[in-house]
Amino acid sequence: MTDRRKLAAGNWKMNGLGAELSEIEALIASHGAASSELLICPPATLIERMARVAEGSALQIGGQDCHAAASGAHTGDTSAAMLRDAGASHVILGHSERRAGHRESDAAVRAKTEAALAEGLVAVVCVGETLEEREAGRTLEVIASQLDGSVPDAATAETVVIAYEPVWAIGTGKVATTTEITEVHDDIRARLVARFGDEVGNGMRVLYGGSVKPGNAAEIFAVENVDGALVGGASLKAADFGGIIAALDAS
Ligand SMILES: O=C[C@H](O)COP(=O)(O)O
Repeated sequence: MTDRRKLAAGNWKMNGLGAELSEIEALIASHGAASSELLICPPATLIERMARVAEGSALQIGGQDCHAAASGAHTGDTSAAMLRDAGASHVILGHSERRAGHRESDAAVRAKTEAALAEGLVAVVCVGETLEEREAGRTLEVIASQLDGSVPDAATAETVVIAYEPVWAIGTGKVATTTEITEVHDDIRARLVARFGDEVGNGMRVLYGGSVKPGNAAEIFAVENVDGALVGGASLKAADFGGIIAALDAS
């Protein structure tokens, strides 16, 4: 089996003011020596300050979105180069909240991912089905089409991370069962291997996201093709995210 480094990624979404930088200081102090890779994606307004706080530590900082264009007349948007310039090493792309709230298509997510890779950022590309799609028995078909449409051919094991986030499990407290997670993660792994070959397909990390908490993390991380988590609410507090990191380190 390919040795994939586990990744604990936090997505602060539209939460966080300067005062919350103390949570990052606490996280670095308590879990800076974790064996898992650590990433926090704060709102764009905090990237530069957070990157300064994290400088010299194992904690990496990422953005939550970027524009596909390098620069230009796109009011309110942020380019991959700007994220990099502010100190980000990663960017989340195609989160379901952007797919739904900003009508981002797979093609748009793919273009953004290509822009991120061109700037040397690691792209965390999100996929996931709605409750309606799951109940219609379309989960694997939806994930396959999102993967095909959103992940560029240039993806490598080092430059792209996939995050499986069932939309119905995000912020709801409803976690997918380990059987459901296993089915989707195994399918994603098989599709990555079929498309990118053994080395890249087996080397790419696949995270689970959706109501991951310290109390359910160990069970989720015991699933074979789960290489870490993309955590929303529980990443806002160092104590909670630290509990998830500890569970990932122990898995
Ligand atoms: O990006 C993170 C996910 O949307 C999960 O959010 P959550 O942990 O608050 O459910």
